[in-house]
Amino acid sequence: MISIDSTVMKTETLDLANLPASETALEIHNLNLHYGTKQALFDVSMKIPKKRVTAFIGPSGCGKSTLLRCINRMNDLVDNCNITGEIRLHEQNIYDKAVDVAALRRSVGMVFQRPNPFPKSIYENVVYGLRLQGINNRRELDEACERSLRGAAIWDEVKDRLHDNAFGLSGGQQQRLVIARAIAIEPEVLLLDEPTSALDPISTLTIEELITELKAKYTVVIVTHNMQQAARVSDQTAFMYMGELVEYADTNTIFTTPSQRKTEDYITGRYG
Ligand SMILES: Nc1ncnc2c1ncn2[C@@H]1O[C@H](COP(=O)(O)OP(=O)(O)OP(=O)(O)O)[C@@H](O)[C@H]1O
Repeated sequence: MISIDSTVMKTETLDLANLPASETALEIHNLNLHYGTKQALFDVSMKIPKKRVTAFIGPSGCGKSTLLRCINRMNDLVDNCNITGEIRLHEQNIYDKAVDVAALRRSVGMVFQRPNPFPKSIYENVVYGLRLQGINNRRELDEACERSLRGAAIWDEVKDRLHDNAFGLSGGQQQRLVIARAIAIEPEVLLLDEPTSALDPISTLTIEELITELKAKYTVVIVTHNMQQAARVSDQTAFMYMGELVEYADTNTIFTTPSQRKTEDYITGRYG
């Protein structure tokens, strides 16, 4: 079994199946997804609690990233991708025809595996989304820039070189800059798709500490290959296998007393 540091056991256990609406950020209902004829998600249902960290774990190809990408409709960009079921954010199905996808993606930000700053200054990277919204007031942008860089735990490292190109930062700094860019527009949900897999161990630790801080303000959903990382940063964990959600519970439960044999086999390293 994965050993869990007692310091991460910080939030009380939730009854995830009966989570009240006031504590639910997202509700996924009977979600099925096909890429062409290949089914990648099978009838996934779960409630993701507000202002906590939820991890999706499972072996390669089990559908973790696919499920994550459904939450801000990134799969809309994939040809032949067919989705049925619902994902409810504020009681509204994000797949309803009436939903403004650009607005959805402002509420549900995403950070990818490889840091992807734009070829611009640090400052312009952070305020990019605000400028897209038509905000050009210097004071407003300056304040948002500082607030976001502080929120992403990188302000002290970059405050004297805000107008330098973002490509001059290390990989770990670039990833925190990308997180600053994502939180500058004040989303509710942050989706992190293996955010540390391209980083060294020290940068990984810094990002993990940051993730723990982010949940004070945001609902965080993270896909990770790394079970120790899921154990360290998440409050609840969803174990997926071959497109199915096998088990979803508090992280402590998943890693110490899973109810499903498949979960136990995975976390004890029998496959994956
Ligand atoms: N754009 C796509 N077109 C067709 N099939 C896809 C596409 N994206 C993913 N798949 C397939 O869907 C299944 C789930 O993939 P997904 O990337 O969601 O898994 P994953 O659990 O995130 O894997 P990994 O841990 O390796 O990133 C896999 O069989 C994959 O090959």
